[in-house]
Amino acid sequence: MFTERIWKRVEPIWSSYLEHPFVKGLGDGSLDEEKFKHWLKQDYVYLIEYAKLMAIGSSKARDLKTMGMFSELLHGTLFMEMDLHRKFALEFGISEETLEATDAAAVNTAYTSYMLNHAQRGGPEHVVAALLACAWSYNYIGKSLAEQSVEGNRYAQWIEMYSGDDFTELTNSAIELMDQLTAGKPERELAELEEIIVKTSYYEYMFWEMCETLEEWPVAKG
Ligand SMILES: Cc1ncc(C[n+]2csc(CCO)c2C)c(N)n1
Repeated sequence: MFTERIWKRVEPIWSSYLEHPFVKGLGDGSLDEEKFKHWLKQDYVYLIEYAKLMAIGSSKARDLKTMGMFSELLHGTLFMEMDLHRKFALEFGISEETLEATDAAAVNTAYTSYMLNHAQRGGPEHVVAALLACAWSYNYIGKSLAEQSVEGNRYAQWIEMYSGDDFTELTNSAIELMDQLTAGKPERELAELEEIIVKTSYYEYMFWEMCETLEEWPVAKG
């Protein structure tokens, strides 16, 4: 199956996330609050663009079942995942308006533009390829951090959310959809989809790095 081949390709990239200081800090609770707040705000506007990706997927679906799967992923993002961000924001004294008005940083803009470009140019399989690494790699990180859970970790809810059953189910439906949409496709097309999944995996690393370094744009704010 296509995703088995993908797993072999991305596993070394994703395991490097577990060594990243931001992810390690989430795992043991030592992550600096400012860095987490940077992630929270940047990720909120990332998810708004990501949700559009699934709306595009729904419009490109060739049957009702696929349309429904995109719609479930869209709903999960807007009302499950983004609820976690809204809850954390409340705890950290950030209003919903501030969250939504966040100016996307350079890496964030590059990442969402890359995904939306492939989604718009390709078919539903390109849309799933663009969103797969995001959903699957967070579930992978969540599960790994949950195994080494630390008492009193202030980011415990983060780990619970991304390792939990609801997210695991959403991730599995994205994996299943990828396999359904690639069944019988020629190697040339599979290689193209693989490239999108590898590039988005690199972008995921860059997103962690952006949060660790509090990076926005490489010029002073005017
Ligand atoms: C940069 C970045 N990458 C991945 C995710 C995780 N994620 C995005 S959508 C989705 C599934 C449906 O909500 C998951 C798990 C994130 N939050 N931010």
